Amino acid sequence: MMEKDIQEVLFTKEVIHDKVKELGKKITEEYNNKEVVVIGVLKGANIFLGDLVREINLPVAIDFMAVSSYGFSTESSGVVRILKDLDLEIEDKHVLIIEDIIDTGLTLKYLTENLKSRKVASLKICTLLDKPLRRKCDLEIDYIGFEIPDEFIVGYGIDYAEKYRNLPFIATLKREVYE
Ligand SMILES: O=P(O)(O)OC[C@H]1O[C@H](OP(=O)(O)OP(=O)(O)O)[C@H](O)[C@@H]1O
Ligand code: HPA
Ligand SMILES: [Mg+2]
Repeated sequence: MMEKDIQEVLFTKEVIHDKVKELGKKITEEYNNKEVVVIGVLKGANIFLGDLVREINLPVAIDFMAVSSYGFSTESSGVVRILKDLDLEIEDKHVLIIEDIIDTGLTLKYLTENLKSRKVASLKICTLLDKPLRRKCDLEIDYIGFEIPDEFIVGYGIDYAEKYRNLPFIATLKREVYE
């Protein structure tokens, strides 16, 4: 069905699972029993966050922000819009942002500045995928699952025009699908 649109599988379900476990262990160790507010960036990070929090053995509160800059395109519009803000107060909290992918970095640049102004105790970033070749701004990322080349990818929460989020693997799309 959707498989016919796939160019190449970059990370299988099993490989993703192992990486999520490894990240969860590292986060658990480094936060050393501190309480953490985990903030998922909707919609893409939803699936990664769901799997990751089950590998984090800390007192965790979960909240979401919805922002969107890609819409129905493969290029960032550069304009980040907040579609949903946090429900929780995060002043004096240890905040960990969870992203599926960091590409130009514009989404997270905007979000980190926005969240820092709320006087958090600490702010860290965890992303499953990092596409450093496309970065348009400076960003310090604390936890990275995989580095990927400059290709448009889908699956495991990540969409093209709202499709493919439910693929259990991460893959590149055939060019004819988006060109
Ligand atoms: O580093 P950047 O170039 O800013 O790109 C990364 C962001 O783009 C995607 O979200 P998108 O805007 O497509 O919204 P979605 O999560 O609802 O798909 C992705 O989930 C990241 O949040
Ligand atoms: O490679 C990508 N695929 C889907 N959405 C994205 N948003 C930023 N980069 C990507
Ligand atoms: Mg998207």
